[in-house]
Amino acid sequence: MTQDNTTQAAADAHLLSTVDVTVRYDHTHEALHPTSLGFDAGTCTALIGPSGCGKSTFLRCINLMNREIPRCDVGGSIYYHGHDVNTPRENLFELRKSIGMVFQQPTPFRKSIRENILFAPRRHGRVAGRDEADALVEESLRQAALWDEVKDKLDRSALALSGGQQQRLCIARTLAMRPDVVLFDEPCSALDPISTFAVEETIRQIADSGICCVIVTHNMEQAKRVSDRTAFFYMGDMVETGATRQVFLDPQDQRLVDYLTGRFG
Ligand SMILES: Nc1ncnc2c1ncn2[C@@H]1O[C@H](COP(=O)(O)OP(=O)(O)OP(=O)(O)O)[C@@H](O)[C@H]1O
Repeated sequence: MTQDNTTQAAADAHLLSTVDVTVRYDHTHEALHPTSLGFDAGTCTALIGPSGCGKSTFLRCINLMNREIPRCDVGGSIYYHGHDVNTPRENLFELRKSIGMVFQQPTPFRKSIRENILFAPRRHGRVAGRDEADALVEESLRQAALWDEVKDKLDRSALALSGGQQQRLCIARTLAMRPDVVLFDEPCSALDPISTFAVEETIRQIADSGICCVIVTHNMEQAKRVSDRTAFFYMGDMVETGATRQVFLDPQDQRLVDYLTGRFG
């Protein structure tokens, strides 16, 4: 299978989709060639490919983060709930309430565990009183599979947690905004195998709860474990996409075959 032949009509069929999205850095270097992909609620899509192929560049299009990079141009359309958000009118503050992002390095605030969770919801006026705040803290930490480990130390510093726990706290913090899309940019690359396993389980549960997850990963086994769909990028092209099982068991494009068999990467 090659690039999705996504039209405006098909774009409307997905919670989120990109149609011919391109990215140019420094107004010249096209790091991402026209890319069309659709993403649905309750699924996890893995973006794979060798270093520098454009995975993170593509991921950052979805929540318009590339806009913050000077001299970076994003072309094409990014449909979210049926309307194109790749326009200068789009309100980034509003968009990022519902499209959350988790980064490679855990980035907890220098605050208590509780305050990490409540920071964004308070800023957006979403927590009224103490009971509501307590419920949101518990719900978010449970969703990120961290509640049992931290329930007795919610007022302690988040920085005292292990790296894996910090990453799950960052996931909980994202979930506290009740997003319908969560983007993960190599979320386990700074973690040991046990923490990686915990974060992978968490991502799978988040997708199963109905949220649309998109994950950039270098780890093929991780892509197989967490994702329903996979898209393979190579030198700025989205070369092949499909059900994860199909992509790994029956790759069509020779570049993907070479990547999966370790000929480059
Ligand atoms: N802020 C930037 N300014 C200029 N060029 C950039 C910038 N970010 C990425 N690039 C370039 O765009 C291309 C794609 O990079 P990107 O980080 O998206 O790839 P990637 O597949 O995520 O790589 P990796 O797996 O190593 O993180 C590379 O050539 C990279 O050097």
